Amino acid sequence: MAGEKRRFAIGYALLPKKENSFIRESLVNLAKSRGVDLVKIDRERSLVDQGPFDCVLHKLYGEDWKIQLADFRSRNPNAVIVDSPDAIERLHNRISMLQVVSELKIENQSETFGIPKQIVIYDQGTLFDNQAWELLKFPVIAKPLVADGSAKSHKMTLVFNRDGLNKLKPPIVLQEFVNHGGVIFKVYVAGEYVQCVKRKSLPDVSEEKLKSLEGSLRFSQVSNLPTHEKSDDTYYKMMNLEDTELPPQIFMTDIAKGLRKAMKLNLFNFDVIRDTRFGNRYLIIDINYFPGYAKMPGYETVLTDFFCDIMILKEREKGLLEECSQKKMAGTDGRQLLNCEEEVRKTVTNSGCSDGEEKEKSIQV
Ligand SMILES: Nc1ncnc2c1ncn2[C@@H]1O[C@H](COP(=O)(O)OP(=O)(O)OP(=O)(O)O)[C@@H](O)[C@H]1O
Ligand SMILES: O=P(O)(O)O[C@H]1[C@H](OP(=O)(O)O)[C@@H](OP(=O)(O)O)[C@@H](O)[C@@H](O)[C@@H]1OP(=O)(O)O
Ligand SMILES: [Mg+2]
Ligand SMILES: [Mg+2]
Repeated sequence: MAGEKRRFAIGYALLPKKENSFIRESLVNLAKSRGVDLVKIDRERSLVDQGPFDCVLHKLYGEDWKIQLADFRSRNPNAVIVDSPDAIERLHNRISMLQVVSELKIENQSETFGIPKQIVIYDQGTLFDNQAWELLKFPVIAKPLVADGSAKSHKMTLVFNRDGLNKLKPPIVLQEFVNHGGVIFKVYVAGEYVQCVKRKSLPDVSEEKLKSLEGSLRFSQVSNLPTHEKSDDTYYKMMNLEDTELPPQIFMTDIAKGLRKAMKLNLFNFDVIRDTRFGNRYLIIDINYFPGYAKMPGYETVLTDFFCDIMILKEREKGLLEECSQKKMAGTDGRQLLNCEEEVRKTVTNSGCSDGEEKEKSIQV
C-alpha cells in the first residue's frame, strides 16, 4: 500500500541448539517492531525454493549447505548472505583462525597484542620430536586442529609434561598455556558493534605447582560452564570476576574492527587473555563464528540494530545504483561512473530505521 514502509525478511538457518538459544521471542518481536521479519529456513527443503529473503543468516556446516548458498546467491544476486561461507571457513582451522591476528596493525602505545606460541602436529612421531619442542615450554594446551563446532573440536587437554603427550590424538595444535589470572575476556562483534565481557577461565599454573602435577588434564568449554559446576570443583577455585579490570575498550574495539575487516566477517567473537607476566600484553586465543549472542547483555537491541543496518545498506545500494544508471543514460564519463559504483559498495550514510538519526553504516562483504 502506498506510504507503508517496506518490510524485510531475514531467513535463518541454524542448528536446533543455536535456534533455541538465539531465536527468542524477545528478539523476534523487537525485530518485527522495526520492520524485520525473522523467518526459519526449513533445512529439509532446498533453500532456493524458499523465501523470498532479503538476507540469509546462517551457521551450518558441510558442502551441501555451501552449494545451496551458492545456488541461492546466483538466483538472488540482491540478497545478502551473512556471512560468506568461505570467510567462515577460515575459523574452522585453529591455525588459519589466528593467522589473521599476526597481520593486524594497530597503533597503541600502552598495550600490545598477539597470539600464544603454538605449533601444529599432524602425526604421533612429531609429537615427541625435540625439534618441534624448541619453541614451546610446558604447560601447553592441546587443541583439536579442526574447530568445526562438533563436541570433539572443543575437547582440550592441558599438558604439564612429556608424559601427558601420550594420550593426545593429532592433528592438534599445541599452544603455550599463558597464566592470565583465571579470567578470560570474550569480545562480541556484530557488524560495527563491539562488547567485551568477562568469563571464568582456567586457573594459573605456577612453576611450583607444575612440578607436582601429573601428565595432563582434559577439559571442554570451560568458559561456557554454569557457575555452580565450576565452584563445585576444587580445581576451578572461585575467582572473583568483579575484581578484574576489563581491557581498554578502545583497544578491543580497534582489534575487533581490524579482525572484521581482515576476515570479512560480521558475526563473531574472540577470546582474549591478559598475560600476567606483563599486565599490558593481550593474547587472542580463539575466534568463533556466530557465538552465543544471547548471553550478551542487550543482545536483542544489538542484533536488531545490525539487521537494520543491513537493510539500510540494501536500500541505499538500490538507490545509488539507480542514480548510477541514470548517470549512465545521461552520458556521464566512465571514470565518474566507476567512482559512483564503488560508492555503492562502500560505507553508506543512512537515516536509521529505528530512530531516524544520521549515522555511518557498513556491513562487511
Ligand atoms: N593459550 C592459552 N593459555 C591459557 N588458557 C587458555 C589458552 N588457550 C585456551 N585457554 C583456556 O581454555 C579455554 C578453551 O580454549 P579455546 O577457547 O581455544 O577453546 P574452544 O573450545 O574453541 O572455546 P569456545 O567455547 O569459546 O569456542 C579458554 O576459554 C581458556 O579458558
Ligand atoms: O553455546 P552458545 O550458543 O552459547 O555459543 C557457543 C557456540 O556454540 P553454538 O554455536 O553451537 O551454539 C560455539 O560454537 P561452535 O564453536 O561450537 O560452533 C562457540 O562459538 C562458543 O564460543 C559459543 O559460546 P560463547 O563464546 O558465546 O560463550
Ligand atoms: Mg574459546
Ligand atoms: Mg572456539
